[in-house]
Amino acid sequence: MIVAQEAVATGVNKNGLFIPLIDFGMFLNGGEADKKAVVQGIIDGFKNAGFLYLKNHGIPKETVSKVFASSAEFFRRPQEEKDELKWSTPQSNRGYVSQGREKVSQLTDKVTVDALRSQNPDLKESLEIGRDNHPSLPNSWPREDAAGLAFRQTMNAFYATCQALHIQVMRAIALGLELDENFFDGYVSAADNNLRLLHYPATPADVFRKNVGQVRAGKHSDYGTVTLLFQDMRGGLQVRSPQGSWVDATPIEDTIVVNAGDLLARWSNSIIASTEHQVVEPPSEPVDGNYPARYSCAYFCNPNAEAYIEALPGTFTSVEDKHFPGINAGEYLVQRLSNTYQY
Ligand SMILES: O=C(O)CCC(=O)C(=O)O
Ligand SMILES: [Fe+2]
Repeated sequence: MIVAQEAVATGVNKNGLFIPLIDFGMFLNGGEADKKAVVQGIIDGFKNAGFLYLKNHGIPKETVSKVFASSAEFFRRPQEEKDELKWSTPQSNRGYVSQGREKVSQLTDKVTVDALRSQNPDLKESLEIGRDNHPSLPNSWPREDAAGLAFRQTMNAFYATCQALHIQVMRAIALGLELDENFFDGYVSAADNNLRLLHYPATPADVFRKNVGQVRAGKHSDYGTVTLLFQDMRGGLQVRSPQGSWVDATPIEDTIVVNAGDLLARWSNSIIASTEHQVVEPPSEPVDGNYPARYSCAYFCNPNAEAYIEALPGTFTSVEDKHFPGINAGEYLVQRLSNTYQY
C-alpha cells in the first residue's frame, strides 16, 4: 500500500499550543497540491503558535553535524582567545558574547534590563556571525590556525545554506499571505542575517534550585523575519502557549525549529505571531547532580537593512487598521540589540 505523504503532522500539541511538523520537501520538490498543503500548514502554524518544525528541509544531516562539531570545538578554545573576539556594537552584532553579557528580554527599558542581568545571568556563551562580505562590518574569526581557518569556511558555507532556506521559507509565507511567491525575494536578498552559535555549559542541577528564576536563556521573542533554530537533543527550549503557560518544544531529530520574529509580525500586521520562548533547566534527569552541556545554532533572518517594513498589501483595508507605523529594518534591529546587550 502506498501511504500518501503528509504535509502537516503534529510536532507539539499541549495547552492550546499546536506546533506543526511540516514536510518542507513537499514545498521544495512537490507538485502544486503538495505545495499548497505545505503553505497552508506553515501559515496556520505561524498564525497560531508562531513556531513550526521543518523536516526534509534540504540541509543535509552531515552539514548540521559538522557545524555543531565546529561550534563545540570553538567554545573549547581558551577563554582569553574567545575574549579577543569580543562583541562590540549593536550595529555590527558580531563577535563573542561571554556568559552574563546579554539579557534578552521583552523589556525595552535598559535600566531594568541591566538590573535583571546582574541578578541571574543566562548560563550561556555565544558567537555572533554576520555576512562575511559586508563592506564595513568585519566578522570576528578565531585565530588563523588550521582549526580556525576550517571553522571560518564551515560557518560561511552554513551561512549561505541557511540564507537559501530563508528565501524558500519567505516564498511559502508569501503564498500563505496571498502575495506573489517572489514578493519577499528582493527584501531578503542582502543576507543581513546573523548566525548565532550557542553553548549552554554543563552545570550543576542545583544552580536552578539555588537561584530563583535561573534559566539558560531568558524569555524573549526574536527580532527579524524568521529564525532557523538547530538544537541538539538535550531539550530545555520552551514556547509560550496562548494560555500563557510554558510548553516544551521537544527536540525532533533532523528538524529545524522555525519561529517568526517581531519584524515579520509587524510586516504581516499581526497576522503572524512572534511568540515568546526561553531555554530552561533540561527535562532529563541530571547525571551525578549535573546537566550536560547543550548546543544550538540560531540563524536569525532579517529583511535587508535598508528595507522599509510596513503592513503588507492585503493585511489591512484602511490606514486605521495598521497596527504599527512603518520602520526601517536595520534601525529597528539596532534599537532592539542596543537594549539587550551591555557594551
Ligand atoms: O538555544 C535555543 O534553543 C534558543 C535560543 C534562542 O531563542 C535565541 O538565541 O534567540
Ligand atoms: Fe530566540
